[in-house]
Amino acid sequence: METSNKEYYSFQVNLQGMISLLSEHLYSNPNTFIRELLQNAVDAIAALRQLDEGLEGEVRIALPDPAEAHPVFSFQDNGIGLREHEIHEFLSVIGESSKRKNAEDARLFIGKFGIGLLSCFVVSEAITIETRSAFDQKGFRWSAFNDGRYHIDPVEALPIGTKVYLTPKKNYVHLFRPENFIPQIRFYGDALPESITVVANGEEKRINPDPPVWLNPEADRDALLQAGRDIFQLTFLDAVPFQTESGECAGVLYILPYKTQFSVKQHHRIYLKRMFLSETDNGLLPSWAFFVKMIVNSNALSATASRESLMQNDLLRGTRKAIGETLKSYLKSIRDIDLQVYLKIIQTHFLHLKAMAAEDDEFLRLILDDLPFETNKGLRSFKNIREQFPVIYYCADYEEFKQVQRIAEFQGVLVLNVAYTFEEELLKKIKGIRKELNIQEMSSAKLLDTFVNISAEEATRYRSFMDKLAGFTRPLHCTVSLKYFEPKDTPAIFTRADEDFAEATIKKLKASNNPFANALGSLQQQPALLNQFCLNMHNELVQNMLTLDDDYMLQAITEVLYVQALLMGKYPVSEKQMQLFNSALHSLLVMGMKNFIQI
Ligand SMILES: Nc1ncnc2c1ncn2[C@@H]1O[C@H](COP(=O)(O)OP(=O)(O)OP(=O)(O)O)[C@@H](O)[C@H]1O
Repeated sequence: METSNKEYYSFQVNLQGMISLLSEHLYSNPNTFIRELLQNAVDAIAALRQLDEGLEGEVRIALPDPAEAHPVFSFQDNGIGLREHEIHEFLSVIGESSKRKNAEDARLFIGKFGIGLLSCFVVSEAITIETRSAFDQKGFRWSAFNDGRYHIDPVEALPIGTKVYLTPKKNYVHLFRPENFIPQIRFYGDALPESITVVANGEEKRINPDPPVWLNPEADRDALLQAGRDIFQLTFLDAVPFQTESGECAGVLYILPYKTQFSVKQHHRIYLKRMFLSETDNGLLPSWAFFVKMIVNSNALSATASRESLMQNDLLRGTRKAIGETLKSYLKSIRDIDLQVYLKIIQTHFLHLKAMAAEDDEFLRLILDDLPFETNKGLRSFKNIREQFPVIYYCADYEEFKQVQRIAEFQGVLVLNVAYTFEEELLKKIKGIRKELNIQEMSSAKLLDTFVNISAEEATRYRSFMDKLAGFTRPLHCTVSLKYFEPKDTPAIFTRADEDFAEATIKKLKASNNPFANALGSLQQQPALLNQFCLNMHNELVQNMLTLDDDYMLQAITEVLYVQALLMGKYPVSEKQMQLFNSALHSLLVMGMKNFIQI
């Protein structure tokens, strides 16, 4: 490609366009300048501390006096400062930063993108910076305007460090009032080791007088719980201090005192190099840890340009794994350390713990007996279930559970409702690790197997009755049977055959060399034919039906019982079935009335 005699131009950046872009998208909150100034001050102090280990970092902020004609805000640090060429190179070039020379810089500094200072233009038309480098005797004043112009003047007798001056725009004056500014700076800087002092209305206030309790390795459980109460306004079940090598994290995991939904995101406090970053967990917690609130500082993870979240990289994934391990080993040990706390955790968070146990056999073995399960006989611990019931049935589908629970209850059968996918997984796991237990899936179709069959003699006696009923129910696509079951006041139940059940029936028939097996096999495409309508021999109405010789009435009663069984089983009832019910009922009423009408 021929390029030599072409003329090249440079891109231009429209600073005002850039500022409005950043303020609308990257700096969603106009208070962002507070965080950016604080972070630059902290980075500058960290840079100087490289040369002077004993340096006591100091940040001093003076809020504007609204009584003055031109109120000015200032933000001062005793960090490394800037030389003249650095002012041109870093302060004056958007996207240029002095903090990404090497890997060590990433470890040391929070900033790296070279855009943070621009956030000051959101609240001020101009930025003035007075700075003196630790490597220079001379100081400079940099005056920059939001149209992109700047100039530099020498200034005599400046201390080492940097002082930023802003003149608040009229619509942002409120951001600089103590009642807004002090909570904001405390929000971002409460864990910083540098002293931060705010001067307002002639008064000085240090906003971070004490090192945070949650970072103190000596703090005991009570002190950590008290810190949790102060920070999150909650009395937690427990506080779990932790440290991870990956991501160089330290902090506390607080166990929530109330049940939480799987989808609800918790608010946390995430700090980067002890400066507040975000309230969302940023992927630091494993997906099952919905029951904790976390306060954590990382010295090694990186923030995104918006400075509101963490970069999703291998380091973050490693840190998440380490935090997950910490939480698991805490849960594994708390039973022996404090049984009361352990039981409270189980009671409150058993769903999340089940999700966890489904992924971890060792943990499952440890807590299995204490885990509660919802059953047709109320909430019961697994220990109680396995000790009292020789067969543990479960329904993996809530609709199915609703259908079987009443009848199962009367059969003395215990059925677990394991509607969450992980609960079914968990039961499969339990089957694997506790082979001696008889755990079986239950469906309304299988429930029929638990009913008592009529005797051979009864079968012969009621053959013609059953043939008639089969004729009535054939158009309804279901087979009919007669059995003894509880409760006695239930005349009939309907069960829909699931495909597994259909297959099992065919297998059974094949095993017994039954000639119907092949015919049934071809019906498998229409499993509806295997739906069952089962009449209860214990029921008085059914007993009366057996002696009825009016076929017209028998059909009407059968149809009413059929739709009633659908309704009782909470199966959907179609319009056609409702019509059938109405006309059968109508026939019965007419037949009933005839008995009283004088002809
Ligand atoms: N208080 C300060 N002391 C010394 N140098 C500073 C100070 N504030 C800003 N600078 C210099 O100006 C540069 C640009 O600052 P800016 O806040 O825009 O970006 P950054 O901090 O490098 O990165 P980021 O956009 O990720 O915050 C910095 O890299 C640093 O060299």
